Amino acid sequence: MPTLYGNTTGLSPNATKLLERIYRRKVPLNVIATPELIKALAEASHETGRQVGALVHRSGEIDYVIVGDATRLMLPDIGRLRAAQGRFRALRLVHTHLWNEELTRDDFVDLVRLRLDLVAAIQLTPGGEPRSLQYAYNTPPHEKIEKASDAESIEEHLPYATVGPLLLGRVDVDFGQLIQALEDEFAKRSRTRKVTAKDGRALLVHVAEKTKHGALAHAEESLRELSELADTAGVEIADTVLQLRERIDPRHVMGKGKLDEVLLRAAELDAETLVFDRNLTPSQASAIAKHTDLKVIDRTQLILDIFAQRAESRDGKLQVELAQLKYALPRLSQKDDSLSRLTGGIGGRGPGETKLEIGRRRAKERVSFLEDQLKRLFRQREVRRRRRGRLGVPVVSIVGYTNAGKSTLLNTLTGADVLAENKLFATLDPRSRRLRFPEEREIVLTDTVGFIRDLPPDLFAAFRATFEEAADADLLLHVVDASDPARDQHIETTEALLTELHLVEIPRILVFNKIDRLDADEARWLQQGHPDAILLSATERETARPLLARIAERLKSRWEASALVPTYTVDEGGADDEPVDGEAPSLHRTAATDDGDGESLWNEAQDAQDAQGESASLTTLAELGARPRRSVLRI
Ligand SMILES: Nc1nc2c(ncn2[C@@H]2O[C@H](COP(=O)(O)OP(=O)(O)OP(=O)(O)O)[C@@H](O)[C@H]2O)c(=O)[nH]1
Ligand SMILES: [Mg+2]
Repeated sequence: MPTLYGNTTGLSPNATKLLERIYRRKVPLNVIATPELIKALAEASHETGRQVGALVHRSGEIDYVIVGDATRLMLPDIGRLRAAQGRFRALRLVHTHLWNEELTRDDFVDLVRLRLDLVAAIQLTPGGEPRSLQYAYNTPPHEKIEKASDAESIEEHLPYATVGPLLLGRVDVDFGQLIQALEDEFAKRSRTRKVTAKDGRALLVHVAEKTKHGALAHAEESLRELSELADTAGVEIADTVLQLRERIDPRHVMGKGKLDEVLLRAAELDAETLVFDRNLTPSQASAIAKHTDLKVIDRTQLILDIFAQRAESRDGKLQVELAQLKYALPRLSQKDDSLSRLTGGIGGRGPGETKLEIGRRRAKERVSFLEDQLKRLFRQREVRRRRRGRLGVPVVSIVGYTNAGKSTLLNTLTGADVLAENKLFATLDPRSRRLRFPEEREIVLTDTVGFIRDLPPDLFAAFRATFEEAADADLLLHVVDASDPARDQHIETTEALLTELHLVEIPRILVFNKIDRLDADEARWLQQGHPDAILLSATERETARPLLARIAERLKSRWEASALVPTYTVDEGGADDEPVDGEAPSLHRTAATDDGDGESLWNEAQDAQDAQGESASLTTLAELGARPRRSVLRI
């Protein structure tokens, strides 16, 4: 018995017989459909009052006969394996339209999503006779990609071409030749296409509720940040899509209709990935992947991916793997072949890559192993910090939103060459440098990981660890990119995270950076609004003088307190995860006398720095504690 697919309930025996007989038809490659097949589909449609379709294989066989309702046909799951690059599915859909309708959007979506060879609709007369035929086929993506942020542009270029409706006697296309020419064209395009990202291009999607005040401005700002994140992760951005709707759809986030548009747009631009500017539940991600046959990534995954690419220290790598596993675990339980599309991040990079495929039980074991390891490392660091004592060299930590210019400031102040670049999360394994002030006073200046809004909770745990050092800081420099339109939100986010990290109690100086990008009036306004803040340009050394003076002022009593301890020795045991240069280091310190002179501060600080010579090599804060010092102050 041949199987009938779709809406087969309540079919009369006669209808069933007519439908089953359709399987007997054979269709040669040079036509879309034979008159016999068209007639058989029309008869069955008339008998059932439903749309009837056949998926015809290029071999000539009918692979599936499908029954719909009066207005649409739901195709069976014909296997979601993507056709090979540049090739179609080798199946064409020929189906009836009862009321003379032309091809619908559902038809186009099926064509594109399933990469069918072609979709044809047969318009029937009221008496059930076949009258005309209209068909559509996939066309290769446009070469030129234009960036459009408004959703309106979506329908400008369609990823398919439509012919007809033509009266039945007038259809004279050679199907075999048409499909051959199209496949050649697709193959040619994919060969010449520049391959940049492993996952090809991505569409960035932002969906938000209309009702929220300022939703549009927020959406645009958020998409801008997402584009920067995507860029940092090495994702090639094909386009951005923004939709404001009454309510977030619990299943697909956006409406099905909009999702269909997005899928057509993705086909048009040859994008294979959707990056959502929000965090998706495992079932949302899986429903969207299933509906679109595209790889689906959310904001968390994007950030995780960046972290996976950038973490260098052992601790950092363990943290990222843990966060990746915790993210993947609830998704591993989804019994769905779209799973591979949901885990593994961009191209499945990162330390967790192979481990993400190991299944739930192993993943859980790995999570507890990683947690143990991290706890051990944490205890080691804690011991080390305690040994270092409260009265060592004062520590000043630079904190702030990602890309604010923290590393640039560290470099400028200390002459270090920490990587600073126009990418989010350029710094993941923060570095520390010593900075000398007049009167043999000095500080340890530490860089930190940048903050970002809506940090995924599991990543926050990873973050927390990188801020353990900052927890011991005597002073925080909160660096803000003054030229960023979202500057106020960045300050807010940073302050909220400082609270969560229990760092708000530490005295801090607000530093507005990149003032070279502001005009004089803007700078004056900014200073008026924040009288205690320091405005500077981390790229211009001279502008940092007032900051140095302020640091010296704030640390004065702290230096004096440590100076009361005439000789202070740090004795560090070697930790197994850090290099130890043999002997235990000791740190001598001496009582200082009078106060510094603000004006000469900068030059003296620089001279002292230059005189240190060898200490110019980069060291992490942990290493500073564990290595013999060459920049030791002696009497
Ligand atoms: N115009 C201008 N650009 C700056 C200034 N300071 C930093 N930048 C640029 O801002 C970008 C980010 O600087 P980074 O120092 O990497 O920023 P960060 O805060 O360390 O960033 P993450 O480590 O990613 O959190 C780089 O392209 C810098 O060159 C400045 O004063 N003026
Ligand atoms: Mg940095």
